[in-house]
Amino acid sequence: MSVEVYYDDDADLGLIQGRKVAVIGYGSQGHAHALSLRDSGVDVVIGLPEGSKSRAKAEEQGLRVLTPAEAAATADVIMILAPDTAQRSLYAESIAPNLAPGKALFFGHGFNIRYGLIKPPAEVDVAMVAPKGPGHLVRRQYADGKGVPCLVAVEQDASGGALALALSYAKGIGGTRAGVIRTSFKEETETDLFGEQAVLCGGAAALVQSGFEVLTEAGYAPEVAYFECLHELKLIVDLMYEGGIAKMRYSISDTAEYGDLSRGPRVIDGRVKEEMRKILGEIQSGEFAREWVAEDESGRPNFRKWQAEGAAHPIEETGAKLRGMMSWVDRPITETA
Ligand SMILES: NC(=O)C1=CN([C@@H]2O[C@H](COP(=O)(O)OP(=O)(O)OC[C@H]3O[C@@H](n4cnc5c(N)ncnc54)[C@H](OP(=O)(O)O)[C@@H]3O)[C@@H](O)[C@H]2O)C=CC1
Ligand SMILES: CC[C@](O)(C(C)=O)C(=O)O
Ligand SMILES: [Mg+2]
Ligand SMILES: [Mg+2]
Repeated sequence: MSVEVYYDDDADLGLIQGRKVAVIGYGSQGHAHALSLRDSGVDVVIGLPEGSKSRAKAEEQGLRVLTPAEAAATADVIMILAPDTAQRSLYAESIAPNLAPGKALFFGHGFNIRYGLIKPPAEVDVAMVAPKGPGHLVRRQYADGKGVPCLVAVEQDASGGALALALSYAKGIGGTRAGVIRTSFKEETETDLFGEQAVLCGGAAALVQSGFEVLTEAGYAPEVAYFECLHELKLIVDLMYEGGIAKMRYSISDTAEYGDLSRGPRVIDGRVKEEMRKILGEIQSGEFAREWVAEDESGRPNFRKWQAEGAAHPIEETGAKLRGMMSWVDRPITETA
């Protein structure tokens, strides 16, 4: 292995149990971190603005909720799990005034540090614990006695104990059960953005929609196209997840495997790979970050338009009808406790 990987035996849960942790934000990641830390015996408080719709949920789940400034003032480890675009002003208004030597500032993603939107003072530890999976899965895995692998990184080690504290936090959310890989804020941010844009979310969604469109425009039934282009994707990805692309190819028919080997590279060809390199360049140069921050500051006009177009795509209506017939799709991943 070219990377350092840490497991349960490499982390001392007592370190985080001895601190007061403020989790700022109670969305996908925030609820998973807060509930799992609490269940690991950590003193947790939630920081949310007065009008936040997440307040009631956190309180219902037995957590103490303060404003972000109050939570940051009372805690010695502050984990920022608000949306990336909200973090810069949240930090300036509520967190920076409440930092003091000996405190630690934690992140679940490196965006604001990597692009210089947040510049913490030198006297505090700055570290990252970034689960490599959606927050609802982080919580479900923890509750099932398992964990989602995490990345850990240290940007500033004022105390000399930042890595040990970050590993302790990762243990508190189940990460060291699965394995925690050491990285940097730069590497985590750039690879995370690339993965979600080019492959996991952007690439996969566009591939599925295009395949569905080609079949339905050619006159095939939308229901059949949905099964072929979306539904079965999970079954294929599950095989890749268990044993790599090799296991998927072992399990499918020879006919499918020949089609995969001979046609796949025609779909994802040199032009697509060149576009992927361009996307990576925009991430590395900061162009994507500047564009996204400007889009957010101007009220997200493109984001909202593209969201609406995606929601109106015919594949969604077909999928909603078909999933109603699938009794086995009965435990949505967003349902956690
Ligand atoms: N989603 C995921 O699975 C992953 C996310 N991450 C990272 O985790 C961080 C959080 O993302 P995610 O969990 O998706 O966020 P969500 O959008 O799911 O939740 C954000 C939470 O922050 C609250 N919030 C909004 N504005 C503020 C503010 N100004 N001050 C305090 N709280 C605020 C929201 O409250 P309200 O309900 O009122 O809007 C909500 O509770 C990001 O850095 C992201 O990149 C990393 C790995 C995976
Ligand atoms: C893949 C999307 C992600 O990077 C994640 C769940 O890890 C995110 O930012 O939500
Ligand atoms: Mg990610
Ligand atoms: Mg991400």
